[in-house]
Amino acid sequence: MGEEVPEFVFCNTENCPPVVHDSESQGYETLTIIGDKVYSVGGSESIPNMSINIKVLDKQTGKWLEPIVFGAKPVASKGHSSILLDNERVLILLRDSSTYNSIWFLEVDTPFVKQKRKQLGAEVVAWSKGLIGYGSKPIVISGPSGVGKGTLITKLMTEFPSTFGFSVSHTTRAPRDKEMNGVHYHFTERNKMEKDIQDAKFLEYALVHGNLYGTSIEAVEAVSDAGKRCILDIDVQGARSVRVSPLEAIFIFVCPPSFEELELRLRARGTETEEQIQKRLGNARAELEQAKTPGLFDHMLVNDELESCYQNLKKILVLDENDKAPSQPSMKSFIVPFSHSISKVDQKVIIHCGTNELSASPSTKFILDLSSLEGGAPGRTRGLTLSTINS
Ligand SMILES: Nc1nc2c(ncn2[C@@H]2O[C@H](COP(=O)(O)OP(=O)(O)O)[C@@H](O)[C@H]2O)c(=O)[nH]1
Ligand SMILES: Nc1ncnc2c1ncn2[C@@H]1O[C@H](COP(=O)(O)OP(=O)(O)O)[C@@H](O)[C@H]1O
Repeated sequence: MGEEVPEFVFCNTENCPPVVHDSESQGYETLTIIGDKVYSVGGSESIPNMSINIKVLDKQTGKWLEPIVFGAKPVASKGHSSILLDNERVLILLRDSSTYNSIWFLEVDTPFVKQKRKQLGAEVVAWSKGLIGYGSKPIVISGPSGVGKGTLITKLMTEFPSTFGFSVSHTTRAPRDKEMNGVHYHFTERNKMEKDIQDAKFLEYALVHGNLYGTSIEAVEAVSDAGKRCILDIDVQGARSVRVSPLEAIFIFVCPPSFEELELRLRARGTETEEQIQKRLGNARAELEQAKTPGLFDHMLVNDELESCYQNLKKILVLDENDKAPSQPSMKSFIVPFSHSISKVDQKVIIHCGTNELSASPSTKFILDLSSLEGGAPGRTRGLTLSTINS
């Protein structure tokens, strides 16, 4: 798979300040040297919706390789600039894009990348989109089948439609009457889901009641992209996986008032066969036991009388009337200027605006503070702050 060194090369290494490609050409590329490797990040405006392409030069063999790329990829825009942050990641700023889409991290040696490289025995990189601020924490709701998780979540989303969004899981189980593909679940084939698991598209997955269930990274990100707080309805195994993932969430376990009441609700719902009910009741005992694991759940909520349980849920989530108003993503509006250059001082990246911009005066500098980053691939990199200096 070796190739010639690409023709359009814009040097961007530790010793060489980043240079923004400013030609009329529709192809652009930056190079970043890290140890024995050179990472080429390139794109083209002329092909609509094309993702930015990554190649890696192994300096020892002199060969260009195409790495396996994890994470949602940025779509090529009108160019980008890049700067090496540390030996783990490169910051990529897309030109002429809004804040929400402009800040990306190319992870080349983070723990996630190392793990995948080891698993696959191949060159691996991962994309993670950068977010200003932290957003509100997602909510993981677990509990035995029939306890009322779905009922509580529906009440919450009906009362606060602009605050909450549901993470639509994938499952290999058959749809129930009235369940809609893409709304309640993404109903999928086992082979397809196993392939997607291999391709690291899932934040977590588990075998539950004999079927595969999983939360795709895309499902969670679609909710935060819509500026909403994500609700995950997942089993205890899934909650465990999310606990150790980069997604910082609030974990709530819903308990039945008694085992007998749980059985009554499950039967009254009338969606399962007798065999399935027996399996779910068996698993319920195990889940109730596992939920006691110290440090796994932040809150235990007994769903006895529905309305009072719902009020308690809202107290946990600290909701008031203001949450009923449509919420906007807490993004500062900022367009990475077409002409700019970037430099780095400690954990701060300084974006120096060019002289031909309408959006910012030539003396404007934006400071992107990366000192409190959280998360990263697989998923968003949160906790960035952005400020402006007018001199
Ligand atoms: N780990 C994991 N569990 C899930 C996911 N989606 C749903 N579940 C759990 O799978 C179990 C079965 O869900 P479902 O078939 O809808 O039945 P129900 O709980 O009886 O309504 C429940 O405990 C869900 O919380 C997922 O993406 N990951
Ligand atoms: N507090 C409650 N009291 C009585 N029935 C309830 C209560 N909460 C939920 N239910 C009913 O129990 C059944 C199971 O609830 P559901 O939300 O489907 O559970 P889960 O999503 O946890 O499997 C449904 O028929 C629902 O209407």
